[in-house]
Amino acid sequence: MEKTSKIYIAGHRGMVGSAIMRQLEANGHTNIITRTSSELDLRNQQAVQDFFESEQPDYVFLAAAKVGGIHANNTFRAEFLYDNLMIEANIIHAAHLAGVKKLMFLGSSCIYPKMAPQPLKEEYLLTGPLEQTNEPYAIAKIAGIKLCESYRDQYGSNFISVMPTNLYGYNDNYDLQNSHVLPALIRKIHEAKDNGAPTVTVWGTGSPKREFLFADDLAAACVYLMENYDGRELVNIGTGEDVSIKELALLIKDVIGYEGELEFDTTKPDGTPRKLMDVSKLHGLGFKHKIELREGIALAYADFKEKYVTA
Ligand SMILES: NC(=O)C1=CN([C@@H]2O[C@H](COP(=O)(O)OP(=O)(O)OC[C@H]3O[C@@H](n4cnc5c(N)ncnc54)[C@H](OP(=O)(O)O)[C@@H]3O)[C@@H](O)[C@H]2O)C=CC1
Ligand SMILES: C[C@H]1O[C@H](OP(=O)(O)OP(=O)(O)OC[C@H]2O[C@@H](n3cnc4c(=O)[nH]c(N)nc43)[C@H](O)[C@@H]2O)C(O)[C@@H](O)C1=O
Repeated sequence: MEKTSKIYIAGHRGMVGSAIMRQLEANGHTNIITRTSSELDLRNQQAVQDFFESEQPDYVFLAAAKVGGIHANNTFRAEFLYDNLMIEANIIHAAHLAGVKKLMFLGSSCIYPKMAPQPLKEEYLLTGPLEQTNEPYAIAKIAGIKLCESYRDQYGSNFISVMPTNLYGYNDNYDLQNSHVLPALIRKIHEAKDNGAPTVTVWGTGSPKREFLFADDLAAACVYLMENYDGRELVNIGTGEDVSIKELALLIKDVIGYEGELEFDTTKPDGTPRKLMDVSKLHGLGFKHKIELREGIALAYADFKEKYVTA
């Protein structure tokens, strides 16, 4: 990418899109274009085609999606499938029509089979049944990957797909029902400390394991791969290390300084037992994350306090 290349970030106000924007700006890119969802509803095919035809971006980061944690995925099953299929089909097809030089599609570690061997290698895709709570979202993401592969196979389009692990960071969603576990526990534990509550409720058994990557590390990886990777195969993006949900809750308790107890609500689903990424391909390509979990939680907590508690 040249510093003056026209780069469209779809989803620039989200946690990932905003981190990609910071990374590109830090690298000196000066021609970044964006639209909010109210300016351009990416589910609208004609609007997306008109936008690509008039703007003619050189590069596209596809970080717009309907996103949420285990409860949101399981509850809004229709929107997680429909919105995500429409957004990615519209953007990828319009990028093809407009002759975009390169596009990056963001998948997710939840697209791998629920009981796949660990760590998850890229080639395990489509080798077994999916986790039930996020099957619609995973099916949509798999369709996005297949769109990128198919436009590459048929038209030679340089469309690449990356698979981020569970993410957290600045501009995360702290909704108690619809967020992911890490921001949800930051908020719950912060509020319990503030209110002097003796316990905090953690969903599920606490035994599932998850890998967490700070969104700015993901953004750095995305920009790095946009500049250095042109392959057809997926690339996992993660840290290669995971913790149980109980260990995560204890770590967040420690960072926040809360001394109450954890209670586990086993009426809530655990989801996939484990989804640890094999990141050997990413490391082989020359990229490694920088921010470790405790440091990242402290950064996210400071952001939470500034934006949500103060507001
Ligand atoms: N968060 C995570 O743990 C993980 C995320 N990912 C992937 O990373 C990407 C970004 O996720 P994240 O940043 O967390 O999500 P966010 O919810 O923070 O941001 C999503 C963005 O998508 C935009 N968007 C959603 N629907 C539409 C629409 N109909 N039209 C236009 N824009 C729309 C929103 O725009 P606006 O703000 O303008 O409304 C928003 O900025 C997604 O592809 C997601 O699947 C992958 C693995 C894990
Ligand atoms: C990124 C990824 O995110 C989703 O998958 P997930 O990893 O299962 O998501 P999660 O972060 O919401 O939960 C992780 C674990 O944590 C437990 N848990 C405890 N207490 C809370 C809690 O308070 N909130 C939430 N949300 N979970 C909690 C929860 O029960 C589960 O065992 C996707 O749907 C999927 O589509 C996707 O891409």
